[in-house]
Amino acid sequence: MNSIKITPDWVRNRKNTGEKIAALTVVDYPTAKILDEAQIPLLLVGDSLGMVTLGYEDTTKVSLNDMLHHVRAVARANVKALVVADIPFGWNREAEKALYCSRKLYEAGAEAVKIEGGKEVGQIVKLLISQGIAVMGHIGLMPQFLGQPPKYRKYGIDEKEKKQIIDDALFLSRLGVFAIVLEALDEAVAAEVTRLIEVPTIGIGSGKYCDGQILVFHDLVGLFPWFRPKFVQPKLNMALLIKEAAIAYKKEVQSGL
Ligand SMILES: Nc1nc(=O)c2c([nH]1)NC[C@@H]1CN(c3ccc(C(=O)N[C@@H](CCC(=O)O)C(=O)O)cc3)CN21
Ligand SMILES: CC(C)C(=O)C(=O)O
Ligand SMILES: [Mg+2]
Repeated sequence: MNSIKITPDWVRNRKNTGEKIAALTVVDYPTAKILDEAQIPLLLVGDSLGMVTLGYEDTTKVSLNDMLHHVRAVARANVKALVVADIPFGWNREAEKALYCSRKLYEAGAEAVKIEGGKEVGQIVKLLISQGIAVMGHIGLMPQFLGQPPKYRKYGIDEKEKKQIIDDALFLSRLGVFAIVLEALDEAVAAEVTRLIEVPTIGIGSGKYCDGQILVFHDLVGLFPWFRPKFVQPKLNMALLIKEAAIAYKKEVQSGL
């Protein structure tokens, strides 16, 4: 499958193939290498790194420099996967700023950017695409815009919100995004969006009917037990494995071995 470099068009062309896209977030060089060996086709340097790597309470404290630092680390791994970077808070509501930010992310090694928002980011998405930037959409729960403290909930339950989500998805896909992340959507709404739009939907906490799924890497391996959305089923308990290794090491040192 991925002996060739993955491109935004490769991702876009998964639509209606029945071949689901398994995406993960990544923040560093070794993990990028390992996930690439596992043939994960899409790696997102997500602003969730602010929480799982930098210890902020939410994603709104993440700076462009934080993002660039991690994008560079991931880029050094020279992966076959498509490397997508989140446009961080503060850079995605003015077209010129978003373009500047996207160019910086590209210089650091990103091959596409992801932006939170629907119709309200239309002009920005248009500008980015016209300038040769590949854009991934992100609707439903948008952690950058939840307010303080963030209130995490399911989206699309009431009719008005459901309609807005479907409109936003159609709107973004017509603008030319190559995929759209659906975060914390009601499963039936995510299924309907997936049926209606012409680009792949990548779900997180949005049920099984999306064209792909994305998960925060730290959640997959149980490396961030302090904040865990209900939809996460960790495959490993890395936090415990690390603790056990450290305890074993300490015992070794103390016993003079
Ligand atoms: N470690 C981590 N994993 C993530 O998936 C993640 C982050 N951090 N930080 C930023 C956002 C926030 N995310 C979230 C958080 C909660 C839900 C969610 O649906 N939570 C509940 C519903 C509300 C509740 O009852 O608490 C759920 O059903 O899981 C979804 C996405 C996804 N992102
Ligand atoms: C959860 C994914 C979609 C994300 O935006 C992130 O990790 O920042
Ligand atoms: Mg994000």
